[in-house]
Amino acid sequence: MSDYTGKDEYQNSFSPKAYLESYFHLGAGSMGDEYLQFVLKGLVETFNSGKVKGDTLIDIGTGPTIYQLLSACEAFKNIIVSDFTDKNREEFNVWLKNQPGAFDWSPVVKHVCQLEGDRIPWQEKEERLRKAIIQVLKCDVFNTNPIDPVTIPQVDCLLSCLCLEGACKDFESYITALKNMTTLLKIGGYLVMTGDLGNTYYMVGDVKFSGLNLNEAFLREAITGAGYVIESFQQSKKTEDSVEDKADFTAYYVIVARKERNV
Ligand SMILES: C[S@@+](CC[C@H](N)C(=O)[O-])C[C@H]1O[C@@H](n2cnc3c(N)ncnc32)[C@H](O)[C@@H]1O
Repeated sequence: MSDYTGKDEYQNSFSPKAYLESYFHLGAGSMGDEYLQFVLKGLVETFNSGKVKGDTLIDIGTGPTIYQLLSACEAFKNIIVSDFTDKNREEFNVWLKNQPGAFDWSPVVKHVCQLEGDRIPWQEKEERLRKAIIQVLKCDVFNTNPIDPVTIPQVDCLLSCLCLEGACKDFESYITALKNMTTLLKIGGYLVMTGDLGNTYYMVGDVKFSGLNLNEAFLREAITGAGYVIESFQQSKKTEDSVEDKADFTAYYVIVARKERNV
């Protein structure tokens, strides 16, 4: 793909604030509503199932977002987040340190609390997540050890949302990046991935980022080939067109897979 946006474009042109403003206002009738509602439900089910749990979870390509971690912190004591760009890690740290100017996640946090049966007040949920986060690391999925120069014991869960379809140029590099990430996970541990299908671009403010056009058959083959057994593959077709000009995805997915072997 000639208009592939690689690492330099992410580092120089990906605005965390524009990304958050465009996609994460739950209730604004945008992608936020469709993608978020579907994915949050899938993550609540996954992390409250009692099966996907343990000591440590790492999120790969966290960006400036926390939605993907809100249920994970119920199932994992320690959470490591990671992203390629300095600005995304800075924006994440603004939320983590509860500094002025942090994005207002309260509609999303309240929604997750509701889905979880209102067991705790939403303010407590955000604090619980903050306490669980033990590291914010630089990460590059194209390195054999994506968090190089840091090394950690293999973790119990690998989470990644909307990352590889943005980061990878083609199917070959997707497979390589997935295998690189997978070295961080224990055998028997879980991969939880969410993202979109059929997407070729997405807008962050005025800047166009390329998307790798994924389909179910490819994802199943790539994940199985990286040493996993797929336990569930949920998808939902896009139903509204309010973000037609911001991205061209056709469906969303939530995948849960167990690492069975080293590849
Ligand atoms: C569409 S955003 C997704 C952010 C967040 N996970 C979410 O669900 O909204 C894609 C993320 O992938 C990150 N990324 C791009 N290239 C990467 C690479 N080579 N290694 C790790 N992350 C990368 C970007 O910095 C960005 O945060």
